[in-house]
Amino acid sequence: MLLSIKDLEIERDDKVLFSPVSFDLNSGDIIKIAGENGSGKSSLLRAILGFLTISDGTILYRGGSTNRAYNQFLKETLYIGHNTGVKDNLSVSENLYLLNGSVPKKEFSTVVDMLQLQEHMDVLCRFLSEGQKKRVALASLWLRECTLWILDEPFVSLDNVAQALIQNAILKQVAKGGAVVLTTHQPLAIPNYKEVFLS
Ligand SMILES: Nc1ncnc2c1ncn2[C@@H]1O[C@H](COP(=O)(O)OP(=O)(O)OP(=O)(O)O)[C@@H](O)[C@H]1O
Repeated sequence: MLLSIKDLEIERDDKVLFSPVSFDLNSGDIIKIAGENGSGKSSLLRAILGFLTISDGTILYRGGSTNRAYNQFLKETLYIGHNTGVKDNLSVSENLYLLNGSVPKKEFSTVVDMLQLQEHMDVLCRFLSEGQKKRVALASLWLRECTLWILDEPFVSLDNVAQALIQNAILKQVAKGGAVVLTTHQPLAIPNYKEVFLS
């Protein structure tokens, strides 16, 4: 078992966000967290990552508390949230290196070409469109090796071509034994995913 969530509750401003939620995530699994605007999907992802305190329940990673082996958990986890981490005052290439560290040049250029960022490598990210910025952040899906992907609205701002690339990347991630938890308001063109609905 990679991730096990049991009877999890979160409060914000003294308000319980959703009924207790439980799910297990194994190697090869995709879980879509669904629910209305404000139901707590992003909060749940942030709680899994340890960025938000939970009010009840347990979160186990590989059978142990994420707190106890937090560094290992973060090392094995790729999180791309609403705030993508892309720095506006750095160029596309600087952001790619900052977000992904020392990746061989050939792999970088393959991903840069695929995401059509090649013309923008020296451009400061503040001059990019939202979709182009999102592409910079999502390059990590190909450049970093992480077992667990936690993706908050990965398809927002992307055109159909980029959305298809992300769906393929998710399928490859689970085919090689990884796992994915994501939120999205749109239907997923991916077979065999499980849905957890927050209410
Ligand atoms: N930083 C914050 N401080 C206090 N409350 C917050 C904060 N961020 C979000 N909330 C509240 O927590 C609740 C859940 O928000 P969250 O962003 O987790 O929902 P969501 O399901 O991801 O929504 P959406 O579908 O609109 O992205 C909302 O009522 C929101 O007002």
